[in-house]
Amino acid sequence: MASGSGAPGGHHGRVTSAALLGRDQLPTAGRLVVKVGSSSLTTPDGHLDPERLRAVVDVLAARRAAGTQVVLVSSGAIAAGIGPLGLAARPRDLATQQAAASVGQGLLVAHYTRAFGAHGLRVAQVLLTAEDTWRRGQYRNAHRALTRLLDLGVVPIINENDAVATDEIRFGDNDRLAALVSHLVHADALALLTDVDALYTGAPSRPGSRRVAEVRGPADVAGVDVSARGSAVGTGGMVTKLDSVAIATQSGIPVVLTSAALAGRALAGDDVGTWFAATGRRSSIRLLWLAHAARTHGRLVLDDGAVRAVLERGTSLLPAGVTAVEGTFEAGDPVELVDGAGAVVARGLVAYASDEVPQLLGRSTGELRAALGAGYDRELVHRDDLVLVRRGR
Ligand SMILES: Nc1ncnc2c1ncn2[C@@H]1O[C@H](COP(=O)(O)OP(=O)(O)O)[C@@H](O)[C@H]1O
Ligand SMILES: N[C@@H](CCC(=O)OP(=O)(O)O)C(=O)O
Repeated sequence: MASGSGAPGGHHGRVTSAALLGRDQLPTAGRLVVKVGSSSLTTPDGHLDPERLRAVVDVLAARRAAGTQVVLVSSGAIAAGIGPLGLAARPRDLATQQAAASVGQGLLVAHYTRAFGAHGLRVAQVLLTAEDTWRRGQYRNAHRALTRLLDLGVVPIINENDAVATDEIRFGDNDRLAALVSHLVHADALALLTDVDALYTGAPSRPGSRRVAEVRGPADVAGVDVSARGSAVGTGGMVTKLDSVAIATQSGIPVVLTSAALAGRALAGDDVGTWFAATGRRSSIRLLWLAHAARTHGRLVLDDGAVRAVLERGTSLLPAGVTAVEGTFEAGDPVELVDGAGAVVARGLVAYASDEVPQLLGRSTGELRAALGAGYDRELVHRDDLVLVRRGR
């Protein structure tokens, strides 16, 4: 049996997302995703710190012993690769980051294997790209593998597959990946562990910044300043954490954000860190990704009638309403839909490659069918593949 500490592999006492968990119910969560950032796993000079890693593992093992299934999303591969490669600091270019991550990932997981093993727990390494969390075929595979691992009592340890993720498609940070993973495994809650104990009203080092204890919706963070850059070893700072929070909370998953040092208290439901209440119900992961995480590959310029149809009537975008196309993309890629002044109206997955689009522009579906054949009369962006950025009146 894979589970060694007597902690159940089954999903006992699971709180369904319909119950919309509150902070004090966090101890009853049946399935948690915990994301730990590089800044919580490193020494001041940016190298992996096995002591800090062990401290996080001790907290998670205690939760497992109490019957909670845990999925760990861990950064730190690049940090773990710096020393063995003889690099002075975290590399800036993509190729060296990928090399450092490839060297470091095995070492990182070796540390986790030892630390969880001391608690009788087995771990699995799962490397994902962003696409694995939302493209239907890959999503199903990842979902099946992860739920089987959890049923077997294993702690899956997820990181981005840095070696194959190119600049266009990679997250770089693991914050948004963790939110998509939470959706993928139907987690009851997500914990984001970083080097600050909470979200603050402004840069934590700035005098007068105050801890935000609870966020019930987007209005509660409207005045919060997250512009200060993150730690030297982390990626994305608070900006990508708030993106992650938006993805999770809008799909019914609450988030607690705190430091690794306060992880035990936060998971016990104490009033530490920042609690982000769930605001929505489980929804399409593809659309969440499109709205919050996707890097777009091009733009379609809409005429006024198409802007109104998309915004006010929620229709698909037809080639007849498009006046110009910019960028290079494949069919299925995310693009921006912009109005004549260049303001973004929506994001969508485009049904044609960029080199096919110019011949379609401004022409009705009837004309296109007659001129180019059946198949060319379909929508440019189907309404199921669209999220609005600017709301209709
Ligand atoms: N309003 C804010 N509240 C808290 N932290 C903030 C805020 N604005 C920026 N930050 C910075 O975000 C950093 C955490 O992000 P990051 O370094 O990317 O961590 P990680 O490696 O855990 O992902 C903190 O060190 C903090 O300085
Ligand atoms: N995936 C890479 C980069 C992840 C990263 O730095 O993210 P984070 O520390 O969560 O902002 C790694 O494991 O080093």
